[in-house]
Amino acid sequence: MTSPQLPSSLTDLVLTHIREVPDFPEPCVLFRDITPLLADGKAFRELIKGLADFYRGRIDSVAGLESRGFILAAPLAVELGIGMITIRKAGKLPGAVFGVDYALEYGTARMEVHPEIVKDGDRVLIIDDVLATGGTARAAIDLVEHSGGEATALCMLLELADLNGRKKLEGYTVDSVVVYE
Ligand SMILES: O=P(O)(O)OC[C@H]1O[C@H](OP(=O)(O)OP(=O)(O)O)[C@H](O)[C@@H]1O
Ligand SMILES: Nc1ncnc2[nH]cnc12
Repeated sequence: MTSPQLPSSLTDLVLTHIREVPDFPEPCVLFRDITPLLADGKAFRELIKGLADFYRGRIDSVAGLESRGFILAAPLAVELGIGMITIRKAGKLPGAVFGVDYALEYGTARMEVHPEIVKDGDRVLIIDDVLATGGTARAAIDLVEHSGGEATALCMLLELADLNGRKKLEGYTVDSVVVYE
C-alpha cells in the first residue's frame, strides 16, 4: 500500500516563506531559516491546519524535538486535540529520563525523554523543522520505541537530501514538506 502524500499546496506555502542565509552558522553552510514562515500568521496557521488534516485519526500523540520542532509540535497537537511528547537536549528534563547519544556532523549530542509520558502502543508522529544527517530523527525514534510507543511517521518541514538523513530512517515513513535535492 502506498502511503498518502502531503498536499503540494503545503510545499508551495513553505517554499515561499523560507529565507536562505549563506555561511550560517559557519562558512559553506546554506541555512534554511523558517522564521519568516512563523512570522506570517496566515501561512503558519495554514501549515498547521494542513498538517492536522493530513494526520488526523492516524496518530495518538506528537513528539516535538527541541527546539525548533517544539514550534511545530505544540500547535499541531492542540489542533488535533492530542498530547505533545517533549524530547529535549541533554540535561533539560527533570527527574528520571531515558537518553540516546547520537553523532552530529562534528561531535556528538544526546536527546532525552520522560519514558512514562509515552503510552504503550501509542502511534507517535515525530516532527522537526529540518532533516539533515538524520541523527536527531533517528535518536527520536529510539526514544519513542524504547518508551513503548510506535514511531508511526516522521514529519520534516525541510529535508536536505544531499545529507542522506533518510538512510538512517529506513523502514519508517518520512513525510517531508519540502525536499531540497
Ligand atoms: O538531521 P540532523 O543532522 O540531526 O540535524 C537536524 C537537526 O538540526 C537542527 O537542530 P539544532 O541541533 O540546530 O537545534 P535547534 O532546533 O535548537 O536550533 C534541526 O532543528 C534538527 O533538529
Ligand atoms: N542547512 C540548515 N538550515 C537550517 N537548519 C539546519 N539544521 C541542520 N542543517 C540546517
